[in-house]
Amino acid sequence: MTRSITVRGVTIGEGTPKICVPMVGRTLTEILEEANRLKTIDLDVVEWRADFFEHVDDREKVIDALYQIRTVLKETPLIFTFRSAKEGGEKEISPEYYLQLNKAIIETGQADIIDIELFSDESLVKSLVEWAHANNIFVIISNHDFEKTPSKEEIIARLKKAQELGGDLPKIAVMPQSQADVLTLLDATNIMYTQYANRPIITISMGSRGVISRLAGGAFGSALTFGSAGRESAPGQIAVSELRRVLKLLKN
Ligand SMILES: O=C1C[C@@](O)(C(=O)O)C[C@@H](O)[C@@H]1O
Repeated sequence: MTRSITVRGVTIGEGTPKICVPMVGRTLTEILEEANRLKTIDLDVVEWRADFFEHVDDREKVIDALYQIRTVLKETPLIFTFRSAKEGGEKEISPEYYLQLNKAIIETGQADIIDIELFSDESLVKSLVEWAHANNIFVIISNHDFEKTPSKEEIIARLKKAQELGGDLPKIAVMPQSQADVLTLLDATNIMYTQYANRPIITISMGSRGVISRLAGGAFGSALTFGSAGRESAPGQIAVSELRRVLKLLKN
């Protein structure tokens, strides 16, 4: 049973959790500046949050930007994410365009991983997973709740569903309303990791209450943590340099 995936030499799911930094620029100039800055930072993976891009509605402009990002980032593993407004993103697009855009991104081969939302239409998720795998691209199947933390059973059920649908990296990010909610997320992570997962998983408890999950989630089975290098893409993200220091101390 392999629990790890290797992307451009970075093995996710083995050793210390990997650090991912999102790019959230609105204009191409801002995005390329960010990409250049990220090259100087001690990170493992970059996520392009394309929903922040002002021209995300124009597929050709997105593809053009992606090629330029890849040129700057060279061999750094890159996740392409269009996060919908209903899951905490910047914009809403039609399911047709979501499918088209992700398919086109897969075909470029410039992103290593795409993030697909679990609560999209199931046939859409399946067809994107199939398409990505046919093109040797990994898939994160993600779910976000910016309001609350679902029950432990529900968190596990969503992660299992993401795994069943063929996601290489099942992921969930939820908002705690109490410290007990943070424990719920960590407990669900540990149960999923030890009992059901046959691949790396990513779990996050957001906001200031959940920061401990970004630092110590690896001890419970989360393989990747999101840090910021300037502007956050979600509440609770902390600076990469501090994140790295703590991950080294925790050795999880
Ligand atoms: O899903 C996630 C996780 C995240 O929401 C976080 O809480 O760090 C940040 C997003 O950019 C990313 O797509």
